[in-house]
Amino acid sequence: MNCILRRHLLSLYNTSGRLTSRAFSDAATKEKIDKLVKTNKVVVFMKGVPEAPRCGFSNAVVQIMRMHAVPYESLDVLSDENIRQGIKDYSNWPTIPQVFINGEFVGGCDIMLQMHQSGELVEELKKVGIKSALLTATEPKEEEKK
Ligand SMILES: N[C@@H](CCC(=O)N[C@@H](CS)C(=O)NCC(=O)O)C(=O)O
Repeated sequence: MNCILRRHLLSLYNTSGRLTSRAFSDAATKEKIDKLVKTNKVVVFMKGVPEAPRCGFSNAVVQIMRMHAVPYESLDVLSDENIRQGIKDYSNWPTIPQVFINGEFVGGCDIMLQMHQSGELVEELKKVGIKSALLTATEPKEEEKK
């Protein structure tokens, strides 16, 4: 076999091999993400963990969640390169953090901050049966109602 033909066949093999394994890996990652966002009311894809965020943007989202006392599932994208890329493909959003509510992508840090400041986050949480702690904090106490 001549050298050029051999190199060509080798590159074809490598390309198809890469495509096959990448397609498999993407399908598995997509399924994992899909399951996670559909079985939890709130999911935060972040860098680091809520107790120790490894990026200021992720930390800001954690602080917002904490203020509202939102129970959520989190996933550290730094521990899984497939998820780090996979979540960007899944939501068509280029950065981390990413917040999902009721299976829907809601936004990253800037959007969450905006929703927190406008009161929209309280409303979105209410829609999925989560009562924000900020709402409770501003409600008049029983004795004040009398
Ligand atoms: N403006 C963005 C800030 C987030 C951001 O810029 N994230 C960067 C740095 S942490 C990122 O995810 N880069 C791609 C990557 O690290 O995979 C937001 O609102 O969430």
